[in-house]
Amino acid sequence: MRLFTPEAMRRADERAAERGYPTLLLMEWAGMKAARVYRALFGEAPAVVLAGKGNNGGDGLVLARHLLLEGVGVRVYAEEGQKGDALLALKALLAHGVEVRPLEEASWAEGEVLVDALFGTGLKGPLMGFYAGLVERMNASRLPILALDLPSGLPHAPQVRATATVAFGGLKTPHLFQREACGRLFLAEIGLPKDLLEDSTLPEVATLEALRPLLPRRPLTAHKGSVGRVGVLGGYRGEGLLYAGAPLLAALGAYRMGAGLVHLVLPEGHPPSPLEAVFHPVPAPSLPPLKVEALAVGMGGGPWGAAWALAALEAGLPTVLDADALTLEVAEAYRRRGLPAVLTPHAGEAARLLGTTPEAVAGDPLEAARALAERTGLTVVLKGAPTVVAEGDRLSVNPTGHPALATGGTGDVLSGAIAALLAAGLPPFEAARLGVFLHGLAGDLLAEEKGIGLLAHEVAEALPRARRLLEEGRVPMPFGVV
Ligand SMILES: NC(=O)C1=CN([C@@H]2O[C@H](COP(=O)(O)OP(=O)(O)OC[C@H]3O[C@@H](n4cnc5c(N)ncnc54)[C@H](OP(=O)(O)O)[C@@H]3O)[C@@H](O)[C@H]2O)[C@H](O)CC1
Ligand SMILES: [K+]
Repeated sequence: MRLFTPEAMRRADERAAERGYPTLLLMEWAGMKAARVYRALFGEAPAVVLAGKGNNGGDGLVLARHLLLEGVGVRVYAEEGQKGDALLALKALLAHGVEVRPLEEASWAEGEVLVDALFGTGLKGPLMGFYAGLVERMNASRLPILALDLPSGLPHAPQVRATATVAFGGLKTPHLFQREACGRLFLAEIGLPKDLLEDSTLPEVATLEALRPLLPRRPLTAHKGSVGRVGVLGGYRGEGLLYAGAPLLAALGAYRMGAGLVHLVLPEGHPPSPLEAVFHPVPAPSLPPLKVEALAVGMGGGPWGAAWALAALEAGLPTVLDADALTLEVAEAYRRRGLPAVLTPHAGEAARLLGTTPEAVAGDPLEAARALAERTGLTVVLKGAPTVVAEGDRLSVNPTGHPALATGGTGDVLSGAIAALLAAGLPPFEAARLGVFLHGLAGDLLAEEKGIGLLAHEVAEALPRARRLLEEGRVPMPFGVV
C-alpha cells in the first residue's frame, strides 16, 4: 500500500480523469462510503454537514443525500460557489428538496454529529479568519466529528480534531503523521484504477501482505547454527559499569526474533545475562573472533559507542548501528567498506547526524529519513510515531506501534531484533521493515493487555506472538477498510 501526499492523491485523481474516468463516480463512492461509516459509528443520530465549495464539500453533499435516503436527519450548511462535480452533487441534493443554508449560519445542538467536509487535499496554507473560527467552534462543541478525507486544516493548525476520519482512495501523509487529529481512521476504496494507487515512486505503508512473505522460514532440520547467529557489542566501563542493561536487551530482542545464538561482547565485569547468551568480556572495545552472521553495535556504549562500531567493522558483517555508534565517521566507514548497515536513530540522533534540530526532523520525518539515507548511503530506521525506514529512494512507513513503547530500552530490543533478521539472511531494507513492524505489533499486543507501563524486556517477550500473528495472517489492520 502506498502513502500519498495530498498532491500525489490529486495527481492520481487527475490521471483517472485524463483516462476518461468520470470523477463524479469517485465523489459518489466517497460520499456513499463515508455515509456507511457514519451509520456504523453514529447510527440514527442527526447530522450537520459543513461543506466547503471544493470537492471535499462535494463529498459532504453526497453523504448528506445518502443519509437522507436512509431516513437520517440532515442539516446542510455550505459555502457558495460550487463548480464541476461539487455543483452536480449540490444539484442532486437540492433535487431532494433539502434546504442548503450559508456556512456563516452554521449552528448545531446536543445530540447532533458534525460532518467536516470543509477542506481536503485542496487546502493551501493554514486556515484563517472565518474558517479558523469555525474549526475552533467545531472542536469546542464536544460533539462527535466525522472528517471527510482529512480533518480540515491539516497539515497546518488550526485543524479539526475529528472523532473519526474516512480517507478516500489512499492514506495521505497526515493520516499517519498527524494521527491524533484523525481519531479512528478508515480507508475507503472509491473506485480509482489500481495502477494509479500502486505508484512505486511513493512511500510504502508496510502491510501484512508486503511483510508476511519476508518472514524467514524455519525448516524442520533447523539447528542453532543454521537460523542466524548475532553478535552484540556494547556497554561502557567508566567509573563503574554504565548502561549495563542496553546490550542485554538487544540480546533478548535478537533471541526473541529467532536468533539461534547470541554472543555478547561486553566490558569486563558485566553481569552474565541472559543466561542463553555466550559471553566475551573485553577490557575495552574490540572484536573477539565470533561465529555470527550479523552484529548489533553501540547499545549502552556511551563514550565507547564509536569505538565499538569501528572495532566491529573488521568482521565485515551486516550490522545494526545504534545509539552512540551513530556518528557520521562510523557511517562513512561502513559505507566505504560496502557493508550492509542499518542505522537506528531517534529524532534527536537523526538531527545530530543531519546538523539540524529534533523539531525539524519531527516536522518532516519522511524527508529526514530520506536525507539521512542519502547522506550515509546506508539503511535508516528513523524511530518515531510512526517509524520510517529509508534506503536509497525507497521509503516505508510503519503502521504498527503504540505510545506505550515510549519507554527505556525498547530501542535496544529493536536493534537486536533487526540484527536477528539480518543474520537470518534478510537484506537490510527488508530486515528493518520487518523488525520495525513486529516490534510495533508486539507493543500493540502488550498495550492492549496491560496499558501504559510496559517494560522493554516484555516487548522482547511479545515478539514471538507478533511473529506468529504475521505468519498466520491475523494482524489487525490499524485502520478500518470500507
Ligand atoms: N481521492 C480522490 O481521488 C478524490 C477526492 N475527492 C475529494 O476532493 C477533495 C479535494 O478537492 P479540491 O476541490 O481539490 O479541494 P478542497 O475541497 O480540499 O478545497 C478546495 C477549496 O479550498 C479553498 N482553499 C484552499 N486553501 C484555503 C485556505 N487556506 N483558506 C480558505 N480556503 C482555502 C480553495 O479556494 P480557492 O479560492 O483557492 O479556489 C477551494 O475552494 C479531496 O480531499 C476529497 O475529499 C473527490 O471527491 C473525488 C476523488
Ligand atoms: K474535511
